Order: sequence, then C-alpha cells, then structure tokens
Amino acid sequence: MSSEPLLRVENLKTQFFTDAGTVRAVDGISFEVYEGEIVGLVGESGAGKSVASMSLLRLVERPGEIVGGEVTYKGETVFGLEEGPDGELREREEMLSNEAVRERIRGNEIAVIFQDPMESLNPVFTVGGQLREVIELNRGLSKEAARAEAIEMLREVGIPDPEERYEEYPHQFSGGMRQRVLIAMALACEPSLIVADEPTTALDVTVEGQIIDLVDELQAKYDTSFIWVTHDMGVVAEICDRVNVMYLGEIVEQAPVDELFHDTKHPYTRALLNSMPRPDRTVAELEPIEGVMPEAISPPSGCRFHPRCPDAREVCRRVHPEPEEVARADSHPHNAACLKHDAFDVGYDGSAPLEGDPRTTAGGSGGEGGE
Ligand SMILES: Nc1ncnc2c1ncn2[C@@H]1O[C@H](COP(=O)(O)OP(=O)(O)OP(=O)(O)O)[C@@H](O)[C@H]1O
Ligand code: NI
Repeated sequence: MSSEPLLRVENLKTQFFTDAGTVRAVDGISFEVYEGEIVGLVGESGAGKSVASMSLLRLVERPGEIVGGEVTYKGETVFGLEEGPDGELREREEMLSNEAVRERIRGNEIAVIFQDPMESLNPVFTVGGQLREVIELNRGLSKEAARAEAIEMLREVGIPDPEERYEEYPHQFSGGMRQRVLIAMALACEPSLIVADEPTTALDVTVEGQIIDLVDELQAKYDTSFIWVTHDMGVVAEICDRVNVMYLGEIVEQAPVDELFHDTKHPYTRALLNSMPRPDRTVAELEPIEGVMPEAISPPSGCRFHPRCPDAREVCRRVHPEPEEVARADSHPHNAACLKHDAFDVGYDGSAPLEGDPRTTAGGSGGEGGE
C-alpha cells in the first residue's frame, strides 16, 4: 500500500441552514482512501453518509454548505478553507475552481453511482446510446469505436446479448440490470475512485450479491478505489477493506474490516453488528439498537451515542470524544471515539454508570474486565 492516499478528508464539516436550525449533517470527519481499496461508510439512516459523499465532490446544494475542513485528491485541493488576515474563513487560493471540479474531477477522476439508477439514466434515450456518449466524451473515441466499447462494457458487467440490449431503453431493464449499466458508465471513464451510495439497497438479496461479486471482480481488474456507502454490515463484510462507522455526523470507529468485526472498539459498532441478521442466528435473537438516533440539529452533549449506549457513564455525558488510536491492525490505525478506552484518560473507570441502563444498574457482577 503506497504511503500517499488517493483521497484525504480532514475535519470535513457540512451543514444545512434550515428554518428549524442548523443541521450538523457532517461534523468534522477525517478519513483516507488509498489506491485500490474499498472503503466503507456505514451507519443508520441520517448518520450523514450521503451528505459526506456529496461533499467530496462539492455537490452539496442550498441550504447546505461545506463550512470547514479539507478534501485533497491526488495532492490537489478539491476543498479547503484557511483563516484570512481578519480571522475570517476563506477558500484557499489553491482550491480547484467549480469548473475544474466539474470538468476534470467528476466523472473522469471520481465517478458516482447512486441508489436509484432511474435518476441517473435518461428515459428517452437508449441505454447503449447513453453509455456510448459517456465513452465518446471522456475518451475521445470516434462514434463507431465508442459504440464497440460500449457493447464490450455491457458484456463485461454481465448484460446478456449486449448487441440487442444496446438498443433498448432504461425501462426495459430490470433494477439489477440498470445498476449494472451504471457501473459500466462509472467504469467507462476509467476513474481512479468511484463513490457508490447504497447502490444495491433497492435490489433483492440475490441480485445484490451478484452486483457485489461483479464490483469485487472489476475492482481487482481495474484497481479502482471505492467509497461504499451502506447501512448494512453484511455488505460491509462482503466488500470493504477498511470501514468508517458514522453516527450523527461523526466517525466513531475506523478500522480494517476484519479488525472491526473481531475486535470491535465502539459500542455503536457493536450494536450495529448485533442488529445484523446472520445465518447462525434466528430473527428472534437479533437485538435492535436501543432508542432512535437523535436529531442532527441538537445532538446530545458529550458523546453523542451516550443516551443509547450500554457502557455509558457519567463522564460520557460531559466529555466529547474525538477518534483516537486504540489499536493497530495491518499497519493501519484502529481508531475509536469512546471514552472507555485507556487512550482517553478522562476518568471513565471511576465514573458512575448512567442510570436506567439494565446492564450497569441491575446485578452487575463487577467482573467484566478490560474494555
Ligand atoms: N437538503 C437538506 N436539508 C436539510 N437537512 C438535510 C438535507 N439533506 C440532508 N439533511 C440532513 O443531514 C443529515 C444527514 O443526512 P444523510 O442523507 O447524509 O444521511 P444518510 O446517512 O445518508 O442516511 P440514509 O441511510 O437515510 O441515506 C440528516 O439529519 C438529514 O436530515
Ligand atoms: Ni444516504
């Protein structure tokens, strides 16, 4: 793994200024994507996964705005603020212009795949024609060469009879087939990074599995990096190399995928894993996560997860944890934002358990040991 990441996100903040107040949708997240990796962004609905992915390409629209942080792609500043002479925040001089982001970055360098292919495909043009146009524009091929390439791409993503299907319209394709077409379109420009926002969520489980296998195969062949947005830990296990777990606009845990599953460091990640269906567990054994995620307009004090956390203590209500390195795995840090770890040293062990939690108030054995 090379030392310089392809994409570096530092302390990114995106807010929506609404009548009801300021929604802190993305509230200071940092992560990296290295060449050839599939990096997961996982969390419940409303965690800020989509807003985070849109922010990377500066696609956030009013009333939303990126209000802080830095996004660097191949060493270029996609977004960056600095303090001006009077202490006001202003865009860095070296920040790419809107045109540069639109022309050079989106599509060519970083492609996006969304959940609903119908939104990205034009219903009045043939599937093949749309794919051909993307190839023509981005690769400077003649119409004929681009057509041949489009048919080849359709074949590659598993569309049967690609010559015939080339002439068909989006509504003649099934959901899974349309998603394959979008993958073909994303790959057609040979981008270094593909941002995929829940691309398999609307599909049934079998088709989802096929698409994930396809992406795995193509990723290995083209060495494309992915940011894979999902709420599904099962999908994360299947496809991701490293994972960022988001809760209420923040990243609460960050680790290589095996490490995240086998040495979980954040109670929210543990809760997500416990709520995940597994072949060795009946539905009755699933543990839904306690409570609902609070509003991003007025997040809880201290650790934002504390009202739902089985390990919460009094200190968690007061101290807000930023992710800290609590372990290392495969030369990557394993970061967690949970005060129970020694790295925080804020008196968690001596702090009183928060009341109302069955595990800490009733019949605690006191011998739980370690974390
Ligand atoms: N246009 C908008 N105006 C106001 N608030 C918004 C807007 N778009 C998103 N938000 C808020 O930003 C927060 C993060 O939303 P986001 O869509 O990123 O969540 P998500 O993790 O992608 O969830 P899901 O799994 O449902 O897609 C939420 O509180 C949401 O209500
Ligand atoms: Ni989303």
